[in-house]
Amino acid sequence: MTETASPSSPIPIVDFGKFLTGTAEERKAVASEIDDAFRDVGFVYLKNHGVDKKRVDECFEWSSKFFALPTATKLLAPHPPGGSHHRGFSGLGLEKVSQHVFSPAELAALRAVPDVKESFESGNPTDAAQPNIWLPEPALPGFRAFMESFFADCAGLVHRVLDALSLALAVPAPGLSPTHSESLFQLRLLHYPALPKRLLQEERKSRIAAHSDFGTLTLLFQDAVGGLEVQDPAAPGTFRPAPPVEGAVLVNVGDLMERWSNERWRSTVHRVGAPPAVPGSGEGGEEEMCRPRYSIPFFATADMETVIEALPGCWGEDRPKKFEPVTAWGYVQMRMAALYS
Ligand SMILES: O=C(O)CCC(=O)C(=O)O
Ligand SMILES: [Fe+2]
Repeated sequence: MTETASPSSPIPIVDFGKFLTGTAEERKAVASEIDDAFRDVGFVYLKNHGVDKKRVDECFEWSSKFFALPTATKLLAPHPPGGSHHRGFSGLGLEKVSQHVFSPAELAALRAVPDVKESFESGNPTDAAQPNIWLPEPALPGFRAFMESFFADCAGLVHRVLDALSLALAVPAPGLSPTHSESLFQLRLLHYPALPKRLLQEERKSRIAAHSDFGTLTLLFQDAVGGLEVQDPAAPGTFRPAPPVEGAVLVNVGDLMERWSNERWRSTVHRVGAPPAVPGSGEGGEEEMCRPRYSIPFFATADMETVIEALPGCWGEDRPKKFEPVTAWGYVQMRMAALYS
């Protein structure tokens, strides 16, 4: 039987170690488990994924050090206005993710329920289109060097997951990895501060509103707090918990990959709401607070010029191509423009 994170979670847990170091047969089996998970829910937990636990823990430590800095210091690395240069620090309530909503009136209405989060984004140091925006080194010595090296760890994992997907679809060698050769990825540190649970439950505030990711794949490391929920593909509008699984990374399909796979794989809507109750809290008449939450998503997308057109194994006589070809960059730009308005 497939292992899942909890009885109410449909997301399988897969041992990626068997892909990284296993026999040809084991590699094939893992690839097919990921393929199944992406077809069913668009999410999979990978354990033994090869990114050292110590490095992940260290990234969370840097994240909490960064967000603990005074706002004025964090603003020394400000996210530029607009959605085309996605780097640096965004303060509370600045970004509001949207689910295919583009008109200014619709975006304004969405902002009425603010996301209570702050973020710091960095990308590939070699990405000239979106240069990184760092704090001056003395403000947090070592932060930049660590983030640059952790970026490389995560990028490596993305390429191995692409290898597994290539095997699942029988994409001829060298597979999908070269379509992401520039690693135009985005490492995001997220901090959701403590807030009264009531505000989340009454939907006057959100942590991150329901959305799908834009790119090809997302890796997500989360702390022990919980609150992430994934829409049940069999019951739209119903969200199921995607709790943290010790040592595992959550991997999900983004919109671009859904399109590329001719909808074989799902880009599933997810959100972050109130974490599950901690026994013993919220008693004695005091306002129940949600604990602060930290998470580290890593967003992958294909090289700008990669043409996104139904992948091998995803179309045929009984499954016609559903979408026009589009370049990866053209598609992502369109989606990013709706983020900051
Ligand atoms: O914080 C989380 O767990 C989810 C973050 C997320 O979905 C995103 O940043 O796209
Ligand atoms: Fe997301």
